[in-house]
Amino acid sequence: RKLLSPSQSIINRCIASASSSSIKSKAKNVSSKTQSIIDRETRYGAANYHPLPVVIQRGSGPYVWDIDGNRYFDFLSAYSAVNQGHCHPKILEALKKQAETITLTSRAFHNDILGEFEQYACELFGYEKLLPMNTGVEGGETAIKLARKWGYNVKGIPKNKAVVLFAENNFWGRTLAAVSSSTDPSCYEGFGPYMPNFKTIPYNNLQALEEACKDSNVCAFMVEPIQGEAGVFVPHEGYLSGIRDICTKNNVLWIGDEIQTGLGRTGKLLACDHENVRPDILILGKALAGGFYPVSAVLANDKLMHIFTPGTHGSTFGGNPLGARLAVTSLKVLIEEGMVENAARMGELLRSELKRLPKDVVKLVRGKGLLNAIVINSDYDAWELCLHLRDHGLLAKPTHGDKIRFAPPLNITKDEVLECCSIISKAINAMK
Ligand SMILES: Cc1ncc(COP(=O)(O)O)c(CNc2cccc(C(=O)O)c2)c1O
Repeated sequence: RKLLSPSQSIINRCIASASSSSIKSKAKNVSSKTQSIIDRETRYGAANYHPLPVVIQRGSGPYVWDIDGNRYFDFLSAYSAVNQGHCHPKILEALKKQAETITLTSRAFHNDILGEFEQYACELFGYEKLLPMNTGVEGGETAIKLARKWGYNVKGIPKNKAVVLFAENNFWGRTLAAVSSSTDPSCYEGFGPYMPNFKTIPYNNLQALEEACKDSNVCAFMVEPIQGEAGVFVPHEGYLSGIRDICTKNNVLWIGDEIQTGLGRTGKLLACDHENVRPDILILGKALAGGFYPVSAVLANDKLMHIFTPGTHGSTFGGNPLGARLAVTSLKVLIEEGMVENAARMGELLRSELKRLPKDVVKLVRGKGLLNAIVINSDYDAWELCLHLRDHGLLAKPTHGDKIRFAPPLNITKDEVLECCSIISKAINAMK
């Protein structure tokens, strides 16, 4: 490398700092403390997110506090990864105890909690086997590997010909396989070449599924019971049972991605419970460890899960004692504290209140349980409304432009829901 003269390197540093300051986002209405933290992230952090200008420092239950001590209702719940509320005391206690005992053994050896997690989850969700992973997208990758291998070994699909179906507007993560199934250019553009034999069909369209399943090389259909990232699209009543029937009839595996809709979020333990059906392969993640630790899981019955033999799949942290302990505790807290039933009741209340908001601003309200979204009239800007919500004490973020998701922790109370609806109303008036 050519050594730069001292003056040239100083000039380069000035240019570099000037350019980074030129991209400093001078947010409105933020303290100097907040701005300096945002500026440091802008200077040193990859710009793969565009966060709302607020710096959170503490959380408890449905609340978070920023670095200036302002309190907010968290209406995003970390994209449904904090269903049990922030820093739930029972899960925190389990974390402390396990963390000072042992955290990671690898799967080269057994540990004393994984089996308890597997049994508790299998019995709770009604499956015979569980494969533990870490992130949601790893759960999706695991499910697709399982389905493809089943396609070859059991359905008799010719080698490397297996087709996996996905719904348009799906979102199941950021790996190359996940973006290969995406219909959103911001997810896949520039990351090719893509995974072969991934095919998308319209969401909430049983005829399209029936038609696509006529291809004998189709091994699976992976779909969210409610499309979260797409903007909380709730399919028509009968869609889930229709998927079940069509997949069974065509010997196609149904992979149910309940990473965002599962664990009580929609007012039932699983969103599939609204139609009393079960996918062949169930994927869980996000709130599975209460927002304390990444734990995901793939559940299926023996005849399917036996396809994974030693050495055919795994992960360094998958099934570690800390994650397993947190997952068992988080599931028990969810059930024992009645959070699923509360999500159903509070979701009804929230939507009834949201439907009373000014129709010239909120043109649509949709959701199930505590997975909801409002669609903003194009005369107004969803981002600006989220800034006003922030200034009035509630944090939410737009998804795909004009939709704002409202997904608080599942243990939110009636009074807190009503307080939040009052905040939303005031923020809309402030925006107008
Ligand atoms: C339905 C669904 N399936 C899979 C994933 C992937 O989970 P992991 O992120 O743990 O790999 C999701 C993720 N959901 C989600 C929602 C919003 C933002 C982001 C983000 O990547 O910033 C992710 C999801 O919503």
